Amino acid sequence: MSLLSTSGLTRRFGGLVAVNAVDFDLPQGEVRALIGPNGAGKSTFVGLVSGRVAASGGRVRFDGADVTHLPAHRRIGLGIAYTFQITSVFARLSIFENVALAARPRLGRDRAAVADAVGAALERVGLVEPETTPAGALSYGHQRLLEIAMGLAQAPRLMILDEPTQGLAENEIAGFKALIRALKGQVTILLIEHNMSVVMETADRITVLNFGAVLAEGRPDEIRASKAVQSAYLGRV
Ligand SMILES: Nc1ncnc2c1ncn2[C@@H]1O[C@H](COP(=O)(O)OP(=O)(O)OP(=O)(O)O)[C@@H](O)[C@H]1O
Repeated sequence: MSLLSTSGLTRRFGGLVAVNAVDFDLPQGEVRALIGPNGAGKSTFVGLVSGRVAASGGRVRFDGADVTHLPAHRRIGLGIAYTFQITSVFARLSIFENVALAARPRLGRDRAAVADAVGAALERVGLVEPETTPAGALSYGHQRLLEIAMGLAQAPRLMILDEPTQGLAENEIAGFKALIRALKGQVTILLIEHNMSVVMETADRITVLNFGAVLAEGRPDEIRASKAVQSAYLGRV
């Protein structure tokens, strides 16, 4: 069964249809990349899924329940985690406190459980700095890893990653690919990504948006071979 599905999902901004009647299905455990040219509607689509953007029409279903009109915090409670395109860590708080903030809504005041969850999330992303280090002292790449650790600490069922490799160095991108492979099957992932090597090497399937609509969907090899995708991307795939 699909963990996430949308039907006829639409968002208008004035006269512009940013997301146009999108039918989308994401089975549990899949890593799905969402790609498309700038302005195709990718961020708006994941905003509609996470509840940060209100739908103009259509439906969003998560684990069988209609969540179309649920506020974002209620969707987080159901297991939808969203990590931002712009780095969202609290610079003055320690690494530990940042991840603990993400874990506490689920684990409450159980300090030992929170500490365990923080340690496990940091270990999974491979962040080895002392937990007392202020987040603002980390390199940009490590702050992005911290964000992913914050997402994992929520024990999400669906993790939405919005351009997670933007601004990362080559070796950090290699680390990110390995992380996604390690998470495969454990958490369902929806990944907005412009870096085609990340998309092709990590995604089970790819959905291509263009002008707010689904242009193509398939396995990486199918998308690479698609003439429609090649022309929308001017041969970048
Ligand atoms: N709050 C808003 N108000 C008005 N127009 C918006 C708003 N948010 C997005 N848009 C428009 O909706 C369209 C889709 O934007 P969106 O950011 O979803 O695309 P995207 O595929 O994520 O692009 P990028 O790859 O550049 O991040 C664009 O034309 C954008 O200008």
